[in-house]
Amino acid sequence: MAESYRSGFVNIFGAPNAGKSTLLNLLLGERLVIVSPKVQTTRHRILGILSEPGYQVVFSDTPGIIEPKYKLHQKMMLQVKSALEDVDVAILVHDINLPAEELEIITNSLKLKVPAILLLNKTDAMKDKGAIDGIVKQYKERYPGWEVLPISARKGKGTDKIMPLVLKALPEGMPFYPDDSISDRNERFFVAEMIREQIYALYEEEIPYHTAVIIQSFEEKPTLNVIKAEIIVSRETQKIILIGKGGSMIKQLGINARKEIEEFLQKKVHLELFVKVRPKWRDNENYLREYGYNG
Ligand SMILES: Nc1nc2c(ncn2[C@@H]2O[C@H](COP(=O)(O)OP(=O)(O)OP(=O)(O)O)[C@@H](O)[C@H]2O)c(=O)[nH]1
Repeated sequence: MAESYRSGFVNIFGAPNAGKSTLLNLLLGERLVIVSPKVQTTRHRILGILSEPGYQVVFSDTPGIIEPKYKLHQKMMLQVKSALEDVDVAILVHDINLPAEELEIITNSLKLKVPAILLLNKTDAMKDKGAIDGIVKQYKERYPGWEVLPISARKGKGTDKIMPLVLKALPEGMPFYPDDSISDRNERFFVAEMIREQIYALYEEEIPYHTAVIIQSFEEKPTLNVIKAEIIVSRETQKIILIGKGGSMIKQLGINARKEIEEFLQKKVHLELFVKVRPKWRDNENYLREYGYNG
């Protein structure tokens, strides 16, 4: 007899830098979520959908769990909370090299009521691999009823055990989305994320943190796409840094971002970047809404 179809929502939680985006990319097999060595890159609640014969899993990657300092941060926390309300399974990602107390801060604030899978990530970075089993046992005692798996999202180690656990916890049901949709966000969104990812790669800490990207126009022509994007910063000095001497930095940014976008869209791209100064955009409700940070 054929197994019944399963579908549901899975949210991935964890401290900034725990490896949530890396994991999601691995599970989806598509490079959809921004990955950066710097913290707090994932501001958006991104849905990725895994459709396989027999099941559909809708994943969301939530923003890093942090103290709300600016309005932007408050919105991120709201997204974390709302993500919990419609979830079937929670995946918690924790760096196995960090103390258990750091995970506790998160689990205390989440108050999970759904099945949880705890992934102890970055086993590849451990000095003493022999300690893994003992650590897993400790976490199992700390969180009775939870599944605990040691993994390396970066190396794809232990990760094949994740989906069977997820599926076990998913309810029976019909697919939520058509089979071919990889995400409910449109291409513009991913293009903006790719530009932002390249800003992270190219500039020092402070700059990416103060930056938002919006796509002004996205024109599809037969042989290429013409994309115009605005990079929003809060101060004139940031604009100067972004542009660089004689425009050298923004030129490099444009080249790097274009390469990524062309690979994603599988099409030639003409990319134009404009830098705009909008003082205090991070504290302004209207701007936040305009840039897609919906509370
Ligand atoms: N050594 C090692 N590094 C990893 C592993 N998984 C992720 N990383 C690295 O950890 C850093 C953070 O990874 P992300 O996937 O961006 O983490 P995140 O949890 O999504 O971070 P935020 O977006 O800030 O919430 C990146 O430099 C990754 O390459 C792993 O299994 N082993």
